[in-house]
Amino acid sequence: MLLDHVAIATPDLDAGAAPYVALGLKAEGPDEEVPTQGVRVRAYQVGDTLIELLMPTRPDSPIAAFLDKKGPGLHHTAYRVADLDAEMARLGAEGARFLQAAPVPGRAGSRVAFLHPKWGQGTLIELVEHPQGGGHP
Ligand SMILES: CC[C@@H](C(=O)O)C(=O)SCCNC(=O)CCNC(=O)[C@H](O)C(C)(C)COP(=O)(O)OP(=O)(O)OC[C@H]1O[C@@H](n2cnc3c(N)ncnc32)[C@H](O)[C@@H]1OP(=O)(O)O
Ligand SMILES: [Co+2]
Repeated sequence: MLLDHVAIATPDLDAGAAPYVALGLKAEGPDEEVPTQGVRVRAYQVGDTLIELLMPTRPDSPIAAFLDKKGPGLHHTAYRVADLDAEMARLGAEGARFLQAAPVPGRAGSRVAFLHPKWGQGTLIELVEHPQGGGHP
């Protein structure tokens, strides 16, 4: 399994990006909006993984709620799987606490599902399946 991305919540993509720009990273293409999650995303490739900056696009976005409670910072880690349906069935049978009954749309044509932070021992965990098993790099 690969670490697909590390996601950071920010109220402003340019402000959130400042440390990564200073480190010399270049954004992967244009910002992308994911309406089903109420976020706008800017991604930076670091080795085989991405840093994803998430800015809320509406007040009921999970990122807006997170920023209200905790402020800007690390929001979740995401792990790439080949077959998300199979992985959800496998983990569900072991009692894992998914936040969705079935995969939902993610960035760049991916399908994603989240595991509750209580199940993640204090960390929100996402599973990602890319189209045709592809994705970065
Ligand atoms: C860009 C698209 C896509 C991609 O392709 O990668 C994305 O990544 S979209 C990212 C945004 N979407 C989501 O996060 C969807 C899943 N999240 C949720 O359903 C909710 O955010 C949540 C995790 C259920 C939390 O919702 P909330 O209303 O805050 O619920 P609670 O108040 O009941 O929180 C429970 C408990 O969990 C703690 N918490 C909340 N968020 C996090 C977090 N990101 N990391 C760690 N812990 C978190 C929260 O503080 C509560 O703890 P206690 O107070 O101790 O109970
Ligand atoms: Co994510």
